[in-house]
Amino acid sequence: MTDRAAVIAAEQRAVDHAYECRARAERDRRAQVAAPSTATDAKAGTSIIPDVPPELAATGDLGDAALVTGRVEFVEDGTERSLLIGRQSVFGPNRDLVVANWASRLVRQWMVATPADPGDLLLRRQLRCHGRMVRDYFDQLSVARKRVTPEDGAAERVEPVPAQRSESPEEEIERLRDYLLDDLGRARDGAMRDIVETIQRAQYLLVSDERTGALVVQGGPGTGKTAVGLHRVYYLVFNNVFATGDVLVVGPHKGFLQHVRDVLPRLGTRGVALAERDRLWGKADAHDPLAARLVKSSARMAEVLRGGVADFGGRRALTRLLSDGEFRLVYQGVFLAVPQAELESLLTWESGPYRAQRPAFGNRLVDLLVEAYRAVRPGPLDPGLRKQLERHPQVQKVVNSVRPQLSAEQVLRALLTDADVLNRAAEGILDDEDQRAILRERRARMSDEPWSLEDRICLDELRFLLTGDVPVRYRHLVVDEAQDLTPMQARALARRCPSGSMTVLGDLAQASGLHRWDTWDDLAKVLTGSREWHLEQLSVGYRVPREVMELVAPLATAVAPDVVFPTSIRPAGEDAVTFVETTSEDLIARANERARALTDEQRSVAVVVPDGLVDAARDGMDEGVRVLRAEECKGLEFDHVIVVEPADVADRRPGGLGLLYVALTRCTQSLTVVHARPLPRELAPSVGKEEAPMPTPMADFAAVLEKTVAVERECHVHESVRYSLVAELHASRMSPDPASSIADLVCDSPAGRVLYEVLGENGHRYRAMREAVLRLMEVERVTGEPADHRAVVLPQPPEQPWSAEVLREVFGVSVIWKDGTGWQGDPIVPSRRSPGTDFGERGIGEDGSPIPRLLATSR
Ligand SMILES: Nc1ncnc2c1ncn2[C@@H]1O[C@H](COP(=O)(O)OP(=O)(O)OP(=O)(O)O)[C@@H](O)[C@H]1O
Repeated sequence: MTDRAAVIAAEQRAVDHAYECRARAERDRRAQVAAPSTATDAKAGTSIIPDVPPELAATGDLGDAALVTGRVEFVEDGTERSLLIGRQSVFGPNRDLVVANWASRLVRQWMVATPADPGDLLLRRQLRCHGRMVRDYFDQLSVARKRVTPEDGAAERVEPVPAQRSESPEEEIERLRDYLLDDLGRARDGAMRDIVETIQRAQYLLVSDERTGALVVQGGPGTGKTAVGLHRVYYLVFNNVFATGDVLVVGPHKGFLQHVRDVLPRLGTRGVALAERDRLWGKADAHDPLAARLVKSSARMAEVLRGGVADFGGRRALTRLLSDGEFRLVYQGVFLAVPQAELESLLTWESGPYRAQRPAFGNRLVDLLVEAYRAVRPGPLDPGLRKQLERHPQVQKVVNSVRPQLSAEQVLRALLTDADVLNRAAEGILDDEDQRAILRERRARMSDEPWSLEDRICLDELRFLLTGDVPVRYRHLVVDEAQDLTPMQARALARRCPSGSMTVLGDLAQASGLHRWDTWDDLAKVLTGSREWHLEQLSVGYRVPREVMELVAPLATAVAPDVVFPTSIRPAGEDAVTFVETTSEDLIARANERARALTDEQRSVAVVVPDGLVDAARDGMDEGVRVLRAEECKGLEFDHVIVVEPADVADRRPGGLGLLYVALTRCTQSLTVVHARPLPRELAPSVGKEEAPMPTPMADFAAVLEKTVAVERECHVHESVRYSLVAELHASRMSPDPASSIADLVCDSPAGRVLYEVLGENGHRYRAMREAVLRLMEVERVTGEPADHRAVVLPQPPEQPWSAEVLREVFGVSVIWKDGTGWQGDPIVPSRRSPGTDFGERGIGEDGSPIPRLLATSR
């Protein structure tokens, strides 16, 4: 027997023992309800520390899943111990722990141990079992052990010897690759599976993160965010942090919920609510145009709604009611009056639900009336006075006028169908165009008013404003694909989870929603009400082949330049990416041909089409081929994916590029792109195509630079900064050249030739500024035209106050930006005149302006 076979045989004996114990425990449980007691017997050679009380050990059906997923060896009281790890806790006849649940806090310490910081761990071994048969094993972590004999003659002790240096994540992946690939290579049948057997340390750390507040997990496609979110639910429930009924998991669409619905029950947790994001607020019975959706889903709408509630009644109602600036009534022959200004001061509404404002106003009005009454009739107060004043018809009338009973539908209907109401509520918040975008015809009856998805979310907000009530509250919320939440949805979710305890999963580069969050900070603040939250990243991609990831990298950068692009663990297969160019008439037929060629019994195939081709694709595809709109493939995965006409997907507004990135990253085996239109420029067109050899490395590099520059010019912020600088230079009588396909801007000035590198969103951060300096050097080299000055142009003032000076001192590069008062930053001062530039007698302004300025009045 080989060494390996001997190890497997030994592991098999331990696994057999575990199954026997589980069967025995099951028989005992049926026979009687075991009384709790403390386990102390160590004879079985396993740890005696129970991870859950034996009577609570799960016995649910394992299906075809293996009970045992690994084994650890560790040191306990100086002695070596061993324990199996698995999907359920199993106890032996002496109530000693035989299999520890992977999600127990006991196991956590071993799962997060590293060679450099092993704690008491000596070995962490993954076992690959098919049911109860051990097929293979892999030592994830093996620590040297040292034997120590104490001087006092006590028994010899074993100690783990920490490694000298920590393994980098890349090294760890390299080591694990083969073992993981076996699992990753299995066919995808549409249902997500748990990852208990192969969960990685970085993932386990997030799963077992028990810090309070929200955990935000950013990770590229296929990095395991969804898997982490669902395993975290199991972990938190298993460790009694929450009960199943406390948790809500929100996913992007129905197909996604179907994809993940088995994971939690298979892990052993039933009863966790799963919900489709857009259905949380009730079913929409209308669809708004894009312009209306953008306004209604923005955070500004919350203010408008509040203004809308306040507009009912309030000061205007008071003025209508009190024609001569005073509230008056006669009570028991006494004339009582309260000036309007005093009543108005009672109308401030700073916090709390509107509903509470009504009695509050009434009470304070009665206070004023009682005071006025006692000024005329001092002496002991009639105990019924307050009550009678409260019920007085005139008091009731004013209360009803300034704080009327309102329903959410009534307020929203008034705002959306009455231009005057909207105008008053939206003053200073929505401009005329925005107001026009959401105004619509009023239906004859309230019950006929159609409510779109965005309206439903507004109604949710209004109900909360009016009553302070929320339909259901959860103690923990898991939100997947969170980058697509609109601000109004985020507010509504925050109301459903007032504790702020959440698992927020997403990828800013996969954003395709109505609203774009530049940073997780912005979204987390809304979701948690600015309470505690933590951002963590996952950077290893488990789904998408490396070749596909290389193809889509420029897309990710175009959508979210700052997020970490994942490293794919899958090697590039030879045929991982195929381009099929055809005519627009033949798109579906060619996609169908390809689907037919790829379909086999094992592997799943999906065809992803832009909205405009859905009907044609559903009609034209063979039966059984899954056709999805790009939006519907979020969060899903298939073995082979065929994306039809990517340029159409990319053209969708808003978020087309993000959506295309999603569509292209769904496959585990191969991606086919079928297109008639030219590919979007962010897709590296060289992949899969013959290309003429480039003459020199510099020419190759020039092409790379051109591509990067083209991507940057898709960014509106970048272009608005660039053109505003062009305009300013023209105003200063320069003739800047913005036409280069490599340099952002070149301008011959009296100070010499200035080369500008413009930055887009988030370009005010030091990291981006520093990269811009490198780009300037590259551009200068590639264009072969030396510059006298180099300047980095930011979209806003530098985030770190020191950064501009550092760039000037260290790299000799000026940093400039525009704020409300004009251009700021380093002045470009004269140096040597650039050759061939003749500015005659005209000099440049030395007024400290960052824009070189010609002093002559005309050129
Ligand atoms: N440690 C792991 N071992 C084995 N498979 C894994 C592991 N982590 C993730 N996977 C697999 O990788 C695939 C992608 O995981 P998941 O859907 O959770 O990623 P994601 O980050 O949510 O992707 P997306 O952003 O594209 O929705 C799944 O099939 C999952 O089972």
